[in-house]
Amino acid sequence: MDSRSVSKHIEELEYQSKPHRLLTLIFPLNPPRAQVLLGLKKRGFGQNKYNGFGGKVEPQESISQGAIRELTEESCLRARSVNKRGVLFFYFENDPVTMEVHVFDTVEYEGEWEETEEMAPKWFGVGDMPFDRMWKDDERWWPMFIRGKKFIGRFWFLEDQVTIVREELAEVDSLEF
Ligand SMILES: Nc1[nH]c(=O)nc2c1ncn2[C@H]1C[C@H](O)[C@@H](COP(=O)(O)OP(=O)(O)OP(=O)(O)O)O1
Repeated sequence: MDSRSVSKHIEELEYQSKPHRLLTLIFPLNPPRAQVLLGLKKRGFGQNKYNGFGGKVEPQESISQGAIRELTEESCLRARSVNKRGVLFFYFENDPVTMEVHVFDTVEYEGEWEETEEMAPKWFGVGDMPFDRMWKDDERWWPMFIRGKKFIGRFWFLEDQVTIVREELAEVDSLEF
C-alpha cells in the first residue's frame, strides 16, 4: 500500500488489500467563495463531465503537490496554497481498483485560467452547479463542501459509472490522520 494512502484509517481490511489509485481533485474558489471554476473534461476518464481539476499523484510528490501540479497542467492557474477538504473512495462494479480521491479547494492562486488539452474551464455559482453533467456523487458531498465542512465518503458504482448502489458519507473535524 502506498504510504500516502489514508485507506488504513478509513477502510476495512478486505478493502485495504485492494489496489488503490491515488488521485487529486481541486476546486478553485473566487475570493468570497461564491463561484467555483470547473473544467469540462475533454478526454479520458470522465470525458464530457464537469469536474474540478486533478489526476494521478506521481511517485515523488506529496498529495497536495500533486493537486497543485494538476491544477496548473489542466487550467494554467498556479495555487499558492491549498486546503484539504475531503477524501472519497470510489468502487466500480467489476473493477478491482479503488479510486482514492483527495479533494482540495484553493482561494490563493495566480495567473489567468486557460483552456488546455484536457479541460475547458468555466466559472459556476456554487449554488448553481451543473450536477446533471457531473459525477453522481458530487451532488451528495457538494453541500458539505460549500458549507466549509470536511468530509469522508465512499461510493459504490455499477459498471455504468452512473448508478450508486451504496454510499457512506460523513462530515469530519479533521483529515489529519
Ligand atoms: N466519482 C467521481 N467523482 C468526482 O467528483 N471526481 C472523480 C470521480 N472519479 C474520478 N474523479 C476525478 C479524480 C481525478 O481528478 C479525475 C481522474 O483523473 P484523470 O482521469 O485526470 O486521471 P488520469 O489518469 O487521466 O490522470 P493524469 O493523466 O495524471 O491527468 O477524476
